[in-house]
Amino acid sequence: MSGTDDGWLFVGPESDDYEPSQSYAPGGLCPVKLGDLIGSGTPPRYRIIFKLGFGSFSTVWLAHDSVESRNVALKIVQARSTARSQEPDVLERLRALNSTAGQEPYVIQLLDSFEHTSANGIHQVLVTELVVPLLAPYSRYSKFKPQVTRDVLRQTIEGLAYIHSHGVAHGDLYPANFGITVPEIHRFEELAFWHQATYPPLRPIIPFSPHCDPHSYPPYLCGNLDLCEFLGFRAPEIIGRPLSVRIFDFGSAYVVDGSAPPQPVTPPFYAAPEIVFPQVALKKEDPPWDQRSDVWSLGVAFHDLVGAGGLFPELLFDDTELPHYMVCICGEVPDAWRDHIDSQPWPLAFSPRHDRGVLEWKERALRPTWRGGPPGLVRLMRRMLVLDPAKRPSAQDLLDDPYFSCSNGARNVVGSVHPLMQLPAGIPHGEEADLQTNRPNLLTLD
Ligand SMILES: Nc1ncnc2c1ncn2[C@@H]1O[C@H](COP(=O)(O)OP(=O)(O)OP(=O)(O)O)[C@@H](O)[C@H]1O
Repeated sequence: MSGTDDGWLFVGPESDDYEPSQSYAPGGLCPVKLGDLIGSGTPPRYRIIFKLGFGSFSTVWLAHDSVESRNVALKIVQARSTARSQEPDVLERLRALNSTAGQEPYVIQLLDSFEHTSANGIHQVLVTELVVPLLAPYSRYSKFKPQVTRDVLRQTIEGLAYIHSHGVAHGDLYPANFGITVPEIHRFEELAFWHQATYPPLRPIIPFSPHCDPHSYPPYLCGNLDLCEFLGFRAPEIIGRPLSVRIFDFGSAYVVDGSAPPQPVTPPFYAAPEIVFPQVALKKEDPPWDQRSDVWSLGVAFHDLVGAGGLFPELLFDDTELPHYMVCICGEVPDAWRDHIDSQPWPLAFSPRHDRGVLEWKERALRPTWRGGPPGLVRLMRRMLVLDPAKRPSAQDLLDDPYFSCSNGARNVVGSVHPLMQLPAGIPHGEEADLQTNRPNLLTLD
């Protein structure tokens, strides 16, 4: 199949695996070819093997480090973001060298960093450990056992406490930014990765404009390597063994030192109320946020990490309904929110006709994991999902939570209502709601 993409001709299947061609322009992404050598030394130290992914600001590559004989990830930041990126400083702060000896930080480790010049400008290059996305082995091979889930959640909180103890707020904690390390990855050579690819994932790109500098774009785009699939075939012994979590993507992180935080970029469903409410109700684009906002995001991400899917069902809500949904989860309407909440129609998904369907669906999703899981998980999430950031415990406080010290299989799911739902008094649900199907606005608290 072929098509056009904003002034570019491409040949290949439609896929989310490819960065947009128009990002290759002055100030944009670094044009990279497989086999390129970059970094210091002669010949340069890192050989590009495959693409791992891309984000809003970068492409990320699997590369071989010829000095240490290991495989690493190279995050190559687009030129216009390089000067203002705090990511190298933040990662430098979080290097395990600065932590208590022997303590695993559960945070991606920076191995090297340098600048690389291309036709598009100067690019920051961050060399880090390779990680496999945490949810990939979960969905691919088996559901985590309750004990594994508990261990994974504890590691994410320990990682967050580590980040916060170094004065950093992450700002983009959602499931895609949790990974696991797999030391076996270092034993594979370049050809092994290519033998695994089931189709040639290279897509030629051709610009229509005669003014396009041929040095500013690569001859082809490269699809993403699925490391989880690769390891499943090549190192099946890793499946089912204890996981070691890494929190990564510090592209939006900042050092909390009294200066204004960067504009929040957390996906809306994971963003804390102190971000969502000003954005949705007050149309304020850059509300302040800090470490406490990370605790909320992690609480929401737990819902995904225990295998229950998103806490906020994306198909049923748009962002403007998030404050109502947060009120449902937390069971209170803050005074500052009351005018907004009362002035908006209650989201359709929560009308008496629909709430039961949503909640029962969610309970079904939770049942396999939470019914058999250790007690206290819902209680732990409730501690994290508190509307007022001042009342939210720190990540360090959460490490003492009883959930992490109990192991029997008590039930966590109560009744037919989602265990996190605490509808404020006055909001009917279940049978009571069915009796009141004509009530226009369910959240009239009087
Ligand atoms: N260390 C790593 N090991 C393996 N894959 C990685 C690694 N770092 C990043 N990736 C892959 O590259 C993708 C993009 O990385 P990242 O999210 O850090 O980039 P970004 O430009 O900051 O994106 P975002 O838009 O999320 O801010 C990730 O989703 C992941 O699939």
